[in-house]
Amino acid sequence: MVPSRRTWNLGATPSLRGLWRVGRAGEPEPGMARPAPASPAARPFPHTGPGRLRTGRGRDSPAGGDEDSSTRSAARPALAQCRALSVDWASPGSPHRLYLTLQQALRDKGCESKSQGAKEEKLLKRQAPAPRRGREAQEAGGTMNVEKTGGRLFGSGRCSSLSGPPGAAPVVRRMVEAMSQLQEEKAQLQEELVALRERLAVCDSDQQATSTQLQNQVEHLKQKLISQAQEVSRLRSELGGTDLEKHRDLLMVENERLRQEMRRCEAELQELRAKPVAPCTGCEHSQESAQLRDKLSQLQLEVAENKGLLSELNLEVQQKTDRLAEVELRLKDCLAEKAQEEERLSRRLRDSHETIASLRAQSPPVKITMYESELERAHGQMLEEMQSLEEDKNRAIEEAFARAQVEMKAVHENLAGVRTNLLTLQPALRTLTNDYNGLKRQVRGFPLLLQEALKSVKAEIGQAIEEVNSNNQELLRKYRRELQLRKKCHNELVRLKGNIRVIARVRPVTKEDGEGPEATNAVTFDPDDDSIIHLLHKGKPVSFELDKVFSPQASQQDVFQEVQALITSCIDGFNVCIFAYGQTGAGKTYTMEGTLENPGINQRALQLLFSEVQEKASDWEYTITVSAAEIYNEVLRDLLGQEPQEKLEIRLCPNGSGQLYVPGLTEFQVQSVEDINKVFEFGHTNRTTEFTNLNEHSSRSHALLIVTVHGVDGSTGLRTTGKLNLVDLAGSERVGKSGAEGSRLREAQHINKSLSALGDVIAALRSRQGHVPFRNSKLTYLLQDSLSGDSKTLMVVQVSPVEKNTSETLYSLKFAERVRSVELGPGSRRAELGSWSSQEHLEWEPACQTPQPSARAHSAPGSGTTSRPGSIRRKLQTSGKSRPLPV
Ligand SMILES: Nc1ncnc2c1ncn2[C@@H]1O[C@H](COP(=O)(O)OP(=O)(O)OP(=O)(O)O)[C@@H](O)[C@H]1O
Repeated sequence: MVPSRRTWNLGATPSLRGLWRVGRAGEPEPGMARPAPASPAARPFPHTGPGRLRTGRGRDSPAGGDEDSSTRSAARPALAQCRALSVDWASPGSPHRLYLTLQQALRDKGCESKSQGAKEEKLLKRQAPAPRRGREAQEAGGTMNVEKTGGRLFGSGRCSSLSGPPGAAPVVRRMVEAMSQLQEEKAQLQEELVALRERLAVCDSDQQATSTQLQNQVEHLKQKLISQAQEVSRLRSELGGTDLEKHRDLLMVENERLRQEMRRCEAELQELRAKPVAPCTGCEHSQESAQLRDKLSQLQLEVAENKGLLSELNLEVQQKTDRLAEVELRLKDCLAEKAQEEERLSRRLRDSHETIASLRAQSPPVKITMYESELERAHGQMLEEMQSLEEDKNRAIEEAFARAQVEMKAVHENLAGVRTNLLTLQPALRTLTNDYNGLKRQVRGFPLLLQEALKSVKAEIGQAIEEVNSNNQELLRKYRRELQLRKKCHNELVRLKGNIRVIARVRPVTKEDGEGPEATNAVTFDPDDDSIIHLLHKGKPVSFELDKVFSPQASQQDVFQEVQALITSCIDGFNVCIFAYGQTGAGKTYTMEGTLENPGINQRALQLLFSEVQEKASDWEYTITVSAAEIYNEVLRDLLGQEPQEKLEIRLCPNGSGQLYVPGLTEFQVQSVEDINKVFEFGHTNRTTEFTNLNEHSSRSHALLIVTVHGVDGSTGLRTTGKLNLVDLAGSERVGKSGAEGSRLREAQHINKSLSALGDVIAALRSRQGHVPFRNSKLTYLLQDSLSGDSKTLMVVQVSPVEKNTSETLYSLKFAERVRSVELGPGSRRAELGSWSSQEHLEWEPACQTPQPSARAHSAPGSGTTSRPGSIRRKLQTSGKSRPLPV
């Protein structure tokens, strides 16, 4: 793989690491100049090779004298040092090592100067033998010596030619010798100076060459650094290592710093080169040497500093190298693993190929071809599917993109709208925030306020409850007082109106009345006074005044309104009796029971009771019970009992209250009008099974509907009981006068007796007699508690309007007027009562005792009967069906 190869190339790429390794271990990197071998002769050192030094020296003294050899021997260690340091020429600090070498050489030269002094001393010491040699030379030919020295001031021949006095000659000779010596020395020094200049020139050239080489090396290093940086960036991209990046940066910084150092060294070299070489005099030379020494020592110090820096850099680079080596190792490991994996996979591939080959060899070629074709087909299908899937995907992407764009547009629009709203809402929000903060403050204080409010409210409520309690007590007291007052007022009203009120109702002319003169209307009314009725009897008009007179046009409701107050007083605990009185067919049953469509007093009274009870249900609890009975021939029967034929007796309550009760009389508790209807149906069924001619029977019996209302006041515990007796009396016609006989006569006698007893009781009650003859008939005895005391009685006198019934009408109206006149005033009442009682009694008595045959025909049952559903006294013709018993 390419990365791994790159990684392997890393080690082969020339690097700073390789350079420094060369500098340390002397092992060259490929492509680099090999360092000088251990042998100086074999080491190719182009700049400061020993050959050049030797050559320079050899020019002065080719044969190599002692001084030359000593100089060579003194410069050799410096040269060796240079050679030893030459391995560092690759490093940026190498020029300083050259100066070090030169300094050493100069130091050696200093030694040579010292040795020169020693030579002078030697020369001085050799002064003694010198004259001897002079003498020898003089003896051997001193002129030759002078010639030999030539133009020299201190030539030995000259000295030998000077001959002075015997005392001064040796001194002069010595001086001459010394001068010649000095001249020689001077010449030598001049030679040496020239040599030094040459050496300096050589050094300059060497330095130039070194500088060039250094520049080349710097360039090389730059290239290496660039490649290294590229390598590091590549490594960083491969390894993602941040550390490598840091190392690269550090290396670049160091590189820059070294470059600067190099530039500085180059400048210094230039400076050295530019410095002019002064004329060589003794003093100037020494001064120059001293300056050179200072400069060199300064350079040495800098070189030492640079060395330290280089060692530090060396260490850092070594660390980085180690890290790179680690990375390389890891990469190697990875590569090795990858190679192993490849090897393993290739092995598997080979195995698979072998297996396929073996399988091919085993299976028939046809099958393989089939498989292959199948595989190709499947592959083609798969490609097609993939292509179609790709198309679908692209399509879906495009659609989604379009949708997304549309949605994005909408979202942007919404966003704009929202922004606008936001802008408009911001002030509102601020206001709301302020409000909210205000509310928060209020809410914080709310519990305290609430507690206080609750406390005050509790106190107020307690106070209010106390006030309400006291008010309730006061109201209750007032209510009781008002109740009593109302009762008192009612009693007073009843007293003023009369405990017994009498009203008349004239029925309309019916088909049953027939036609002709007998069926003509004989009753008229006063249009200005509804209590007056006029009857045309045998051609003479007779007028009667009653409490109220209802014409044939009066409705059931009109009549009921007149009796409504009495029924309401029953709820208040009064006993009430409402009688319907009149001859047969005058409309008694119609007024009391009515029809299904147009119910009479009974139904309406019960409806009123139920509605009143419901109205008072919040305060009062009422129980309404009903009983139905009839009195026929002074026999009391229970119309709601299981045994209608059973004769019932009226008895005093055993509790000593003086109240009467009928043992065995059935009572039904009713809660609705429907219950009442069921009760009536049941009673009617009893009557139809008992009597073959119900119409006749009903006309000859008193039918009583007894409604008892028990009430309990929930607040006061007051208990009331009121009894409402609704009585449909038997026909009042004077059967005795019509000559009835047998059972009809007996019926008439019982009817007359009971009606006479009713008149007696009423007369006794109104005249406040001590004895009221209730027991004279079953009817009055049964109604005793409803006729006495504060009880109220209403008698509805039913009148037939036709001519043929005027006699019975006259009789009924006379009876009604007399009953009513009893209560008009105590005085008159008593007087009239006495008159009425005696006359009527007298009139009735003979009738009872000697019934007239004509009466039988007059009281023929069944005349004028019509259908009255829901009636206890319902006529046979209208009661075609029987209903289930009330539950
Ligand atoms: N106010 C009235 N309006 C219309 N029809 C009436 C009225 N009063 C009575 N009638 C009719 O007159 C006829 C006789 O009435 P009803 O049977 O009530 O008389 P009665 O006095 O009850 O007779 P009985 O003594 O035989 O029971 C019935 O057909 C009845 O419908």
